[in-house]
Amino acid sequence: MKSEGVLKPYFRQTWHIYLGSFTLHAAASIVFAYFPKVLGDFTDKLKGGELGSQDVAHFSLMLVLIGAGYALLGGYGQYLVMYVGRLFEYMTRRRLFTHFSGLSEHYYSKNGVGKMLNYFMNDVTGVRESISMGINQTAMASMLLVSCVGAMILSDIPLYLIAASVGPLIFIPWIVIKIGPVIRQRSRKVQEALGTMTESAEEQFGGIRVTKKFAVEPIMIERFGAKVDQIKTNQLSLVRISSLFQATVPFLGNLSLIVSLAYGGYLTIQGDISLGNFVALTLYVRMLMNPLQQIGNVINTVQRSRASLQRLNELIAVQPDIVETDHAAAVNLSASPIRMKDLTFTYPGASQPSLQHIDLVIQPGMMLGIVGRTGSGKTTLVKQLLRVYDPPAGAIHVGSQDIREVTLESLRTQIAYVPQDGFLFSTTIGENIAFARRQAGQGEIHAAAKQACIYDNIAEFPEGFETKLGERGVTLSGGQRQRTSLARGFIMQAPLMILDDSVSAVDAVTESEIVHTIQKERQGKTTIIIAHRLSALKHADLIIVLDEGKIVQRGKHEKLLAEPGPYAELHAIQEEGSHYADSR
Ligand SMILES: Nc1ncnc2c1ncn2[C@@H]1O[C@H](COP(=O)(O)OP(=O)(O)OP(=O)(O)O)[C@@H](O)[C@H]1O
Repeated sequence: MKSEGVLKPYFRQTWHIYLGSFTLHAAASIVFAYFPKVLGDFTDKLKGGELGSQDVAHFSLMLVLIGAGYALLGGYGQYLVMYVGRLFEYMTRRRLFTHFSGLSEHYYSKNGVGKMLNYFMNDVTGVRESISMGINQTAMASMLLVSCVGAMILSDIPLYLIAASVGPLIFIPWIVIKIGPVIRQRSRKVQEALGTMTESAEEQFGGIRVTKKFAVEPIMIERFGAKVDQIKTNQLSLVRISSLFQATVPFLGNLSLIVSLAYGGYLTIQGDISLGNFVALTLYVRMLMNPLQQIGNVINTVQRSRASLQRLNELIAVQPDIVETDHAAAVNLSASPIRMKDLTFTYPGASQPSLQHIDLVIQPGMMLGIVGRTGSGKTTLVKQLLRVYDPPAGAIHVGSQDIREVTLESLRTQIAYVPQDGFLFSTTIGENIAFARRQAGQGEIHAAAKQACIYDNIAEFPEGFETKLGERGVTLSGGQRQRTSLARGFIMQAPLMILDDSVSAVDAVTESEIVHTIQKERQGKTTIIIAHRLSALKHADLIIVLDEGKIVQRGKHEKLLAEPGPYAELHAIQEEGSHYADSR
C-alpha cells in the first residue's frame, strides 16, 4: 500500500485557506504597486509648478490609504498562512505518533529513540517553515513582482528601459539551479548530525546512572563532544553556501538599481522621459529588491526542508511488520488451549534460530513454568504469544485459530505481560497500576497492589497512591518497581498472565507470597511464570526447561527433580547456595 506522504492530506484540508491568503496577498500587492506611480505624479506636478496645498493633502491621503491597505490585506493574508502552518505541526505530530505506535518492536530495535525525536521536532518544524513562512513570502514576493512589472509596463516608462533595468534579475533562476542542490545536500548532513546527537544524548541521559557508577563521565563527555563538533562542521558548511546564495540575489537587485539610475538618469537629462517617470522607475526597481531577497530566503528554506520532507515521507511509508489479515477474528483465551507445533523461530537478520521445534500445549487455567539459562529463548517464546514477532504460519493455534489470523487487540488485551524491567510512566503510582484498565476504581487498584505485595510500601509514602514517579520511577527501588509493574498485570485480571522474570528483584519470602497469591487469585486462569529461582515454579502444573531454544525437559517439579538433567542440577546449585547462605 502506498502512503500518501505528509503534505497531501494537509493541503486537502487547508487549500481554501491558502487560496484566501493568496487573494489577500494579490490585493495587497496591487495596492502597493500604486505607490511609485503616486510619487511619480507628485514629482511631475511639483516640477511643473502645479502643486497646490490641496494636491499635497490629496497625495498624502493616497499614500496613507496605500500604506494602510497594504498592511491590512497583507497582514491578514500572512496571519492565515502562519495559522495553518501551526496546524500542519499539530496534524503531522499526531499522525507521526499514531504511526510510531503501530510500528513493531523490530523497528524500534533497529532505530533509536533519538531519531524519532528528531523527526518529531526538527523535521516537522523544518517543513512547517517552508509551507508557512515560505509560501507566505513567495506569494507576497511573486505578486509584488508581477504587480510592479505590470505597473511599470502600464506606465509611460519605455519598454527598452524597463528591460535593461530588470535584465540582471533573470540570472536568479540560474543561480537557484546551481546552488540549490548543494544547499539541500549540506542541509541533509546537518539534519543527520542532529539526529545522531539527539540519539546519543537520549542514550547517555538514559544510562547516566551506569556512567556515574563507573566514573566514566569524561569519556562520555568526549564522545558527546565529537557529535556536537560534527554538527558545527556541517552547519558551518551549510551557512557558507546559504550566505553566498543570499548575498548573490540582492547583488543582482542592486545591479538593476544601478542600471536604472545610470540609464534612466541619462534619458531624463536627454529629455526622453519625464522626471516623474525616472523617480517611479527607481522606486519600482527598489521595490523589486525586497521580493527578490525574500525569494532567495524562501528558496534556501525550501531546499533545507525538502530533505526533512523526504525523511518524514519515508517514515510514514514504513509498514508495520505485524499486520492483521483481512479476515482476522477475535480470540478467546479463557476457553481455548494454546498449541505450539514444531515452532521454530529466527529473528530477522539473525543467523541462528532462537526457538527450535517447540511442541507444547498450554491448557486454559494451567500454571506453566519456564526455566532455562540466560539466552535460552524464554522471552522469545512468550513474545510469540503476544505477536511481538509473528511465528511461522501454522506453528501456534489458539483453539482452532492460527494465532496469525486473530485480531491484535483481542489477543493483547487478554494477556497481562509483566516484563522483568517494567517501564513506569512519570505519573502517579495509582495511574501506573491502572495503566491497562483506566476505568479501574481505587478498590481495584488497592487490591492489585496487595496481590503484588506492594500495598504496604505505597501506603507508607506521604501521598500514597498519588505519589508521582520521576522518569522511569526513580523514586522506587528495583524490587518496588517490579512489584508496581506486577500490580499493573494483576489489575487486568486477564485470561493469560505472563510473568517474565518479574520477581527477580524481590526477596525469597515476598516471592513465595506472590506465588501463593497467584495460585489463589488466578484459579481457573492461565499463568506463565518465567523464573531463574526454581522455588517460584514448585507449584506449576507443568514446567519446561529450555536450552538453546529447545525444550530439553518437561514435567512437574517432583518429576524433574527425580530425573537427571539441567533442572535437578540447577536445583542442587540453588539449594547449596541457600544452605551456604544459612550457615553464614
Ligand atoms: N530482537 C532480537 N533480535 C535478534 N536476536 C534476539 C533478539 N532478542 C533476543 N535475541 C536472541 O535470541 C536468543 C534468546 O533470547 P531471549 O531473550 O529469548 O532469552 P531468555 O532465555 O529470555 O534470556 P534471559 O533469561 O537472559 O532473559 C538470544 O540468543 C538473544 O540474543
